[in-house]
Amino acid sequence: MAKWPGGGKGRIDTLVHAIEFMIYLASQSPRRRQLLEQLGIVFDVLDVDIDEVRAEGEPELEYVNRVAREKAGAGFIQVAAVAGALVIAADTEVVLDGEVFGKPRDAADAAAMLARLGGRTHRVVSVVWCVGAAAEERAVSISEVSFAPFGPGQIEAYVATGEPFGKAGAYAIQGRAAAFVSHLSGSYSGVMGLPLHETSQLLHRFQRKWTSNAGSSPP
Ligand SMILES: Cc1cn([C@H]2C[C@H](O)[C@@H](COP(=O)(O)OP(=O)(O)OP(=O)(O)O)O2)c(=O)[nH]c1=O
Repeated sequence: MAKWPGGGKGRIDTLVHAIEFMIYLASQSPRRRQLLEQLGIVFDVLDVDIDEVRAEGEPELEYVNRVAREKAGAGFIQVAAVAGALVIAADTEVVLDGEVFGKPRDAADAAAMLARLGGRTHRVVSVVWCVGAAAEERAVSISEVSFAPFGPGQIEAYVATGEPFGKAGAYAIQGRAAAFVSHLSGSYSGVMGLPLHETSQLLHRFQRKWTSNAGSSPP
């Protein structure tokens, strides 16, 4: 197998046999790191910081897609000189009644989001982008999550744990909020921030596209 500069880092040879890519995850999310590791992928992490502001009238899915693409693009700029560089980035948002719930600003905002989610079904949209010099591909995961109604004091107690902060929709399905979820249809890992089945399929599609665009060697 060919070696590329910085070789040893970021190989996905368990998934992609013909080409050795340098894999980077453009994310500050510890959940995304943990999930990508679960696929057995070796990667380096890039720090990217994108403004997550939905334009007026911007459809929910287009917004999530745009932000994920901007994160991947910002990551790729950092490693564009690396042969075979492949940058993965994602965005996850909670959607209810046409509103996009990002991360809560403070405790009051977290409590307000949770109050809206209680006793109802919302969607969690995750979009993943894979960007390289010779190809780019994306995957979309949309899950439906139903919350049981909250009992008295339950929201305040949950917010006081600190778990809602830094999480879209002010909850973590992988944490104590698991107790609120009465039904999930879709991708558990997608709700957590990186849909693993879709990401694995995405890497295969990316490899095929790269091969048809650039041949079997990274440029
Ligand atoms: C709904 C939900 C979200 N989340 C997290 C995943 C994401 O980290 C976060 C959504 O915010 P994002 O903007 O998608 O990601 P991020 O800012 O945390 O990280 P990045 O650097 O990759 O942009 O919410 C959970 O951990 N569990 C959940 O159940």
